[in-house]
Amino acid sequence: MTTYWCERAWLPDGVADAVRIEVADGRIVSVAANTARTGTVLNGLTMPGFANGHSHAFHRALRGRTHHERGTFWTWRERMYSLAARLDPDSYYRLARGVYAEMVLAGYTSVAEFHYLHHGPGGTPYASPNAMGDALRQAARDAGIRMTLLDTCYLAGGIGVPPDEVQQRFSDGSAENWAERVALMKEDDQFRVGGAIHSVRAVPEYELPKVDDAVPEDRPLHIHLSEQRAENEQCEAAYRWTPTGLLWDYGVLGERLTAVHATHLTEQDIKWLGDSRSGACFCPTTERDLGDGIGPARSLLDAGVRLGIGSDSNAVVDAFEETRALELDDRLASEERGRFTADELLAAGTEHVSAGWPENGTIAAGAGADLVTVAMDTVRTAGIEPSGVLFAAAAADVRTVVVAGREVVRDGAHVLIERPETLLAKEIEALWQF
Ligand SMILES: N=CN[C@@H](CCC(=O)O)C(=O)O
Repeated sequence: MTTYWCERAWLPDGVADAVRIEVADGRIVSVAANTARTGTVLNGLTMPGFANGHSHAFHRALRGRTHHERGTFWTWRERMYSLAARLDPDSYYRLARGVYAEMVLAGYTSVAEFHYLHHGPGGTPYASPNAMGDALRQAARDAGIRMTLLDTCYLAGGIGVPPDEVQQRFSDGSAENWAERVALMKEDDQFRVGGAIHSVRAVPEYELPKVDDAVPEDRPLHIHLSEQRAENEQCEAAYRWTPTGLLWDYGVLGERLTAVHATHLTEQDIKWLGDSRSGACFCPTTERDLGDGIGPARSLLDAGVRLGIGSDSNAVVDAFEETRALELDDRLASEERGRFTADELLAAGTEHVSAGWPENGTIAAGAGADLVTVAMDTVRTAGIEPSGVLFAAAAADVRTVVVAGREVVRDGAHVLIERPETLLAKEIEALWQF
């Protein structure tokens, strides 16, 4: 049994003082407030670990390298493809280890990795068919973050368009082949396997239910949905449905489905997503970076949708920035303040259901022991009310991170990986060298 004593902790009923948290076998056993100091002391404010509901680890190598030409989402995608073409299982492992270390340092304790770079050049399978997924699993394990690998079905370059040269690396040829390969992956205590449909552009309509059926009921299924208006236009031209409508028509919406981005939605789309109790994962820092637009976060929550956040392209890895952007972007769109309560924002930042760890996301007996302690005496946090932390703190204010009862970040430094920044610099420079 390990005992943590928190100067302050954000519990389900609000922020409490002098909180003792007892942990055994990676889970929280008991929580009590107003206790005497004992065990490992966590000064500052302790919160549940953040859930990163959407990541493409390799995009991290694009950070700070896409600003020379103005371009569009689609020209950015060309550069992203040129990066994808350079990776192999060894280089992907090394890069991803640094990326996941950055995530843990920022307070994320689980990541849902939306993984579609499956095969070698020209689409040739690796001798071990899940070599790329295994590289990600190992990188997450070595960085100490929980992972749900959302193995992604990607079969087409657009509606009715065959995959191009790079996209062949993403494609298994059919949903059946995709499902056979995914079934070979084995889970462990920190690693789960879910599924994803890349988008209604990349999976033909008749394959949608096959992907849905192949993913076990208790594992998440994600899809990129209506991030760009062009997707809606192409979908409506081909199928006479919005992307959300197409999913509704094929029975793919539901509690285990998470719509990533969900930016350009109709009132009816919002109703379908809400009525089906689907999730929506907003990735505001990437959506800004790519010029996607501002999705209807408040309306989705009001309709009954589970709201979460993701770092997506990892142009920014900062759970505080991602979470407060739900409110701040909604203020810009609505011209109103106070769109979300602090508790609603915390719930979105720690939404582990979509990330594949539904037992986590709260500091309460029975939950996984994922804790993040934020310093309240930095230049950013000094003088704030504890419940205002999501509006004031940054990733740099994270001092301690505990994942499944194990300390992975101590005094703001990663315990398992020395200087992840050196690792990232070396790998990213090597990738862009040829
Ligand atoms: N944020 C967007 N990510 C997408 C972009 C490509 C696409 O939608 O076709 C991705 O990585 O797959």
